[in-house]
Amino acid sequence: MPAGTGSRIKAFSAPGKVLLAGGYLVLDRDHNGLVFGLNARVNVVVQGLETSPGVQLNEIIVKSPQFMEAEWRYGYHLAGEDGGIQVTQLQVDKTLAQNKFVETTLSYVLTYLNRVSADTPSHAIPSTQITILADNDYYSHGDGTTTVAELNQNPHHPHHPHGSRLPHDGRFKAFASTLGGAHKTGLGSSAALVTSLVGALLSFHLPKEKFDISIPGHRQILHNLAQAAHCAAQGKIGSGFDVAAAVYGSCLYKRFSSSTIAQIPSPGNPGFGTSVYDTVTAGWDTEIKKGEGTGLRAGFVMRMADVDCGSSTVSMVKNVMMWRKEHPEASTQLWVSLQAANDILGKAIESDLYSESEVRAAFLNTRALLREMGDAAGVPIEPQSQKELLDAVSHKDGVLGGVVPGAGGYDAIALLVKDNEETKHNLEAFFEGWREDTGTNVKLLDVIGEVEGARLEDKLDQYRGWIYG
Ligand SMILES: Nc1ncnc2c1ncn2[C@@H]1O[C@H](COP(=O)(O)OP(=O)(O)OP(=O)(O)O)[C@@H](O)[C@H]1O
Ligand SMILES: C[C@@](O)(CCOP(=O)(O)O)CC(=O)O
Repeated sequence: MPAGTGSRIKAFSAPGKVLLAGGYLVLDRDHNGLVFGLNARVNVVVQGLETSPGVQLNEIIVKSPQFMEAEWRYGYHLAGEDGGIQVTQLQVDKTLAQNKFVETTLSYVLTYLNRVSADTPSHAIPSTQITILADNDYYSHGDGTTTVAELNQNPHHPHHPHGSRLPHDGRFKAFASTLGGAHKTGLGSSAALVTSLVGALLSFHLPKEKFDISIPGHRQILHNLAQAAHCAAQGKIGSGFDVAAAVYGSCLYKRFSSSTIAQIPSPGNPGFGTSVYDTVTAGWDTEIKKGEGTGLRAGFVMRMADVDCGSSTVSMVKNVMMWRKEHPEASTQLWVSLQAANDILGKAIESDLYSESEVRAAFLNTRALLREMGDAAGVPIEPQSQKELLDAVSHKDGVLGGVVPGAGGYDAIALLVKDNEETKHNLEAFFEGWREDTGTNVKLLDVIGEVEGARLEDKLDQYRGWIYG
């Protein structure tokens, strides 16, 4: 592992997700999910942390400068009994918020790095400073958005990173709230963050022979590490479609068996070191299909509208799964029908061989079966208000149809629309009218579907003003 110097820098990014078809079904390996990556990315920039000569400092400083009070400091050391690299937050203040996703990911990645360079003692993993920058659509922008111009007028603003001037291009917005207080839009910020943090750290600490994202086997390591760390931070094993989208971009996803990662001890506990390394380097039964069957017909784009309301995915999943267990025959029949409808929808939105009216019919078919599942399980998967919104917007010029993606509920909707400014303006006007008529706070997001997954970023200029000087 090369010694760290303050001048080294690596940046990595990973996209958000929208599960267009396969919500709930994708939890089961007999089915799959059609997930699209989004052009909203979480970027992570890792820089060397210069230490005075002779000072043995194991420290990682992480900041998320778009939010208030979002800086976390960690120490790390090699734990006994093969416990891997244990990461501990350096408490400067008892009220300091934790960031479970960052902390857990650091333990997993440093433990993996320590194994990859087995002959290097732990203190040789050099200290780093890390900046997280998320594209704006991950969070709803209410009155809480501070403009860059306001920040530049007031370099002493609590929010202003280092009192330096911020770039004016508006790529990244600053929020006048803490991360916990920000309202998420449900685009998978934690999966994109974990994936991008893993990728940035591997790129920073390993030579290209050992980690190169253009090599499929190395992308698989990124996937496995990110899935394992994300599940550990979440405290549960979901289907992992969000991490798959962050790593691979748009794909047809069949999940890994839960047993793949179920036995990993907690960071620092005996056996964690070997378990992480063996699990991450093993062959997983995840199936990722990219290319044909995961694209969009020419001239169309996936758009999202945020409904700024929110649903509890956890309790919705719990109730659907309970119903599935209690009604195995009826639910299996419905899941098989829904999978068939989703397969047709995937083909119809991609191929010109399907007419526009066939695409509309495919959307309606998937939606009807989703409602049937919701009614049977007593879960508002496509609630009445979302049904009315989807029905109305689907009749607008340039719109071929839409769904409640993922778990559904009162979150965002996803739409297949013509890729032109006129359609975008018409949609904005339609949602404005809908807000006035119904009081629903629905808003078109800027984000669109994007095929590409995680990538190394070489244009460091895009982070100017935000990263450590
Ligand atoms: N910009 C950021 N900077 C630092 N940490 C972040 C950032 N965005 C997200 N996180 C981490 O991810 C957590 C949010 O994860 P959570 O799974 O609740 O949301 P999500 O992944 O956006 O949800 P969904 O799957 O519904 O889209 C935060 O509490 C924080 O730990
Ligand atoms: C219901 C489920 O299949 C999808 C949840 O998707 P979302 O968080 O609503 O985007 C759960 C999962 O796959 O982990």
